[in-house]
Amino acid sequence: MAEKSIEIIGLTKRYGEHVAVDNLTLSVEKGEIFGLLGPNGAGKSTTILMLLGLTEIDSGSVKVCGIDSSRYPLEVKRKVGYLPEDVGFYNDYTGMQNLLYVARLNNIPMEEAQKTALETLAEVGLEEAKDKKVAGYSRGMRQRLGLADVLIKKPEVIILDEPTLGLDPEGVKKFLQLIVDLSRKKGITVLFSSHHLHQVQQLCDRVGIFVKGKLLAEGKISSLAEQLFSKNAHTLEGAVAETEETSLSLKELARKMEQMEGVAQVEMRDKRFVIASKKDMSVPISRLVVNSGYGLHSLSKKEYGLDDIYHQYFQEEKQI
Ligand SMILES: Nc1ncnc2c1ncn2[C@@H]1O[C@H](COP(=O)(O)OP(=O)(O)OP(=O)(O)O)[C@@H](O)[C@H]1O
Repeated sequence: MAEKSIEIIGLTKRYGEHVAVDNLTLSVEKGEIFGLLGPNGAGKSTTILMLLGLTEIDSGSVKVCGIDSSRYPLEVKRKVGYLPEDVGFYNDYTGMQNLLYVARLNNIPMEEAQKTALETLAEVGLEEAKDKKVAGYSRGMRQRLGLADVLIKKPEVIILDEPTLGLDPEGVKKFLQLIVDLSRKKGITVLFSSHHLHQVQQLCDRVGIFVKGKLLAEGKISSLAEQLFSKNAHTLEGAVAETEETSLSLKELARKMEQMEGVAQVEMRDKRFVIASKKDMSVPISRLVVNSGYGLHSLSKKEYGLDDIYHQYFQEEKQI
């Protein structure tokens, strides 16, 4: 069995009456890039705090690299690099000086720190800007310096919480590519928390859809729509026209459609219908329409995809 870098079992966190994380079970394999995808307030940051051992858990267990985060937070901190939305730097220091400061905090010997800082700055594309004061860095450069900050500790796991906030589309693309490259090159496990479906789609091997503290679906992006809309995964839209042979009223036709096995819901408005069903009903529905003496003006099948997930759960943020 593949080695697990993150293992969460039945994790629950309450703030008073409010359940912020509700019985979450999730695991991420070593070297995998996992997307924790959910709208604002879903409980992503709370989950991350528990992973880092920075907030108490109410029940369940959480392990990072096999270490219990709630009991041994300092040991976990040594293995994990955490990049929050906005990293605080000393603006009057250069990129290099900021990194050396972090190295010192992490007890990395000075000589090694110099060497590693230079290597890390090159890895994140800040080699040329290393002696520039951070005050003059763009938002994208600050985020890359944040990544360098995380990498200098040589972590086994990186946790990124909405790291692309405020970056322009090109900056986002470059930043995400950098994460993929680093993860693949160094075998680092990545947990990427975001409410941007399209970013997660670009970056992650596997994704968990997290809404109101609960994991609704988990797997490869391609299988998520199927899991989320599995009850009524098929929608048929069509229009009928009365002919001389019409034997049923529209209301009766709609009732007959509803009675067909597999059909969950029928909406008939004027001569247009929308049918939600568990399986593809296009053939039996068209047969019923024709046998009832109606003409079938149009019939189209709709399959749920990523855009539907986006509209159902994340539409409040229209950023791509
Ligand atoms: N310290 C706290 N005290 C009380 N409630 C909190 C606290 N922290 C978070 N919450 C609540 O818990 C829920 C989950 O919040 P959390 O910040 O984990 O969500 P999120 O998915 O990270 O969203 P966002 O991206 O907006 O930060 C929210 O309803 C939030 O209001």
